[in-house]
Amino acid sequence: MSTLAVRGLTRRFGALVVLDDVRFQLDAGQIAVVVGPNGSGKTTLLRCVVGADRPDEGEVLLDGRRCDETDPRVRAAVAAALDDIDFFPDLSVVEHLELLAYAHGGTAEPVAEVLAELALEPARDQLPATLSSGQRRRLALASCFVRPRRLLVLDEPEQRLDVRGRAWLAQRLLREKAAGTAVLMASHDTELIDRVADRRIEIGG
Ligand SMILES: Nc1ncnc2c1ncn2[C@@H]1O[C@H](COP(=O)(O)OP(=O)(O)OP(=O)(O)O)[C@@H](O)[C@H]1O
Repeated sequence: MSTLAVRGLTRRFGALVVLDDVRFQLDAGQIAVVVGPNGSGKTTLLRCVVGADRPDEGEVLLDGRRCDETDPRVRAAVAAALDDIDFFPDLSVVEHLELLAYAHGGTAEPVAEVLAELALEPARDQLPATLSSGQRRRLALASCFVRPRRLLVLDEPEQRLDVRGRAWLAQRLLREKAAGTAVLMASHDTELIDRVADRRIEIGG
C-alpha cells in the first residue's frame, strides 16, 4: 500500500481552477517533486495534502486512510514545512525543537545534530522575533527533522539557503529517502531536483 495516494484532487478559487484532477501515489523511500510555473498550484497541492486546505473534489489517503489533520495518527506521521509556519513567541529555538520532538512521541536526541546541520547553534537561545528570515526558514525545516515522520512535505525548502545549505539539503533528503521516509516537495531548484527526485509531478503550464 502506498504511503500517500492523491486521487482526483481539484481545487478552485472562484472561477480559477488551480488543481484539476491531480492524481499520484508516493511510496515509502520515494521523493516526488511538484514542478510547475509560479502560480500553477504547487503550494495549494501541498496544503491540500497536509489538510491545511480542503479540495473541492478528490481525496488524500495516508496508508489507505483518508487524511485528516485532526487524526493523531496523521499528525504523528506527517512532518511539513510550508509557508505559514508560526512559532510560539516566548519559546527559544532549542525549546521549540525539543517541544516538537516530545509532542510527536520522540526524544530530544536529534535536536543537537539538527541545530548544527542547519547552522542554528549560535541562535539556539534566541526567541523567534529576533531571528533573521533565513534563520526562521531554517527553524521551520529543523522542526521537521527533530520529530518522527513517515511523510515529509516541504514547500520550496531551498528558499533562503546558501550554497552550503543547499548542498546539505540534497544530502539530507537522500538520507530521508534511505530511512524510508516518503518525501513530497515543491521546488524551482533544477539542480536539487535532478539530484534527489525519483519522480516529477508536473502541474499547470
Ligand atoms: N486562498 C486563495 N484564494 C484565492 N486564490 C488563491 C488562494 N490560494 C492560492 N490562490 C491562487 O491559486 C494560484 C496558485 O497558487 P499557489 O500558491 O498554489 O501557486 P504556486 O505554484 O505554489 O506558486 P509559486 O511558484 O509562485 O510559489 C495562484 O493564482 C494564487 O493566487
